[in-house]
Amino acid sequence: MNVTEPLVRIRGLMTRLGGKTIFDGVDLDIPRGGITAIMGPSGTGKTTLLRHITGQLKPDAGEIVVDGRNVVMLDRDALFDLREKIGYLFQNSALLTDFSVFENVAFPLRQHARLPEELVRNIVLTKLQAVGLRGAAGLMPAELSGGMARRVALARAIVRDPMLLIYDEPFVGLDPIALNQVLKLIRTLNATLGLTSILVAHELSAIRRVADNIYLIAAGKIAAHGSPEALTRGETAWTKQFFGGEADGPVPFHYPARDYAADLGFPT
Ligand SMILES: Nc1ncnc2c1ncn2[C@@H]1O[C@H](COP(=O)(O)OP(=O)(O)OP(=O)(O)O)[C@@H](O)[C@H]1O
Repeated sequence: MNVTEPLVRIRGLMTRLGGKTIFDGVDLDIPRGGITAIMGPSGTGKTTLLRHITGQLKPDAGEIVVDGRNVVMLDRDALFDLREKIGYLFQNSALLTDFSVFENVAFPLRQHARLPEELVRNIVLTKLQAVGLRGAAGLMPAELSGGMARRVALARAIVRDPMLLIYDEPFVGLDPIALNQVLKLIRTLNATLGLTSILVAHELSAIRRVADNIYLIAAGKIAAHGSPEALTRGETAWTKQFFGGEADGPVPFHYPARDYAADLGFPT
């Protein structure tokens, strides 16, 4: 494996869903060891892109290479192998409500292998320690704050030492303290565990603090790509609207509508 190759390399991605073009020739690289943010207006295809990378959805055309494997060509077993090496963190944390914090983190370990209980315990406690919640191992999800739940979900996402960690909207609903803790953890875990991270999120200020590079996807294409600093200084209509927070731009404020006067019944 060539470690200078990006972990994920996408070329010529074309996707149509429900009669709509989602990707119209997307090229994208996720460098190894980095944190790459995927941003873009709602409905632009960020989650769809993640589904392509994990092989849950095949594109109409294009190449998706993850760790040297062309995902589009993989059979079921090979896809299963690949997914084993990917950790996920979703916005709702998705903890199992009837299981303790310990059992939630242990769940992926128990699901995939029969490991000695002492080993499970050591791995789970190490991961909980990494997110600062070893002391909360015996709590139930209902006893956790939103920020703690997100950190437990993070411990669970890394419990099987993934090569790639995918965060889908990890900042939603967090108060500023919890947000800072999660941001710090994303950075620390990425560095200490030698991970590669992909982060889909809308919170520009948070992304600026954590991402090494950003892809802005809009209208089926890569509208901009670069470091957070470069993109927030962006000069294109997309970067100005997206990073400058302007209400109108390439994404119009008004949903397409009939002529206003005609709609109100005035003679035209
Ligand atoms: N299985 C499907 N069939 C038809 N259309 C779909 C399907 N999955 C997604 N879409 C459409 O594809 C588009 C992209 O959806 P996606 O969820 O990837 O957007 P997103 O950028 O993640 O949006 P958000 O920021 O709102 O989460 C949307 O218009 C969605 O309605």
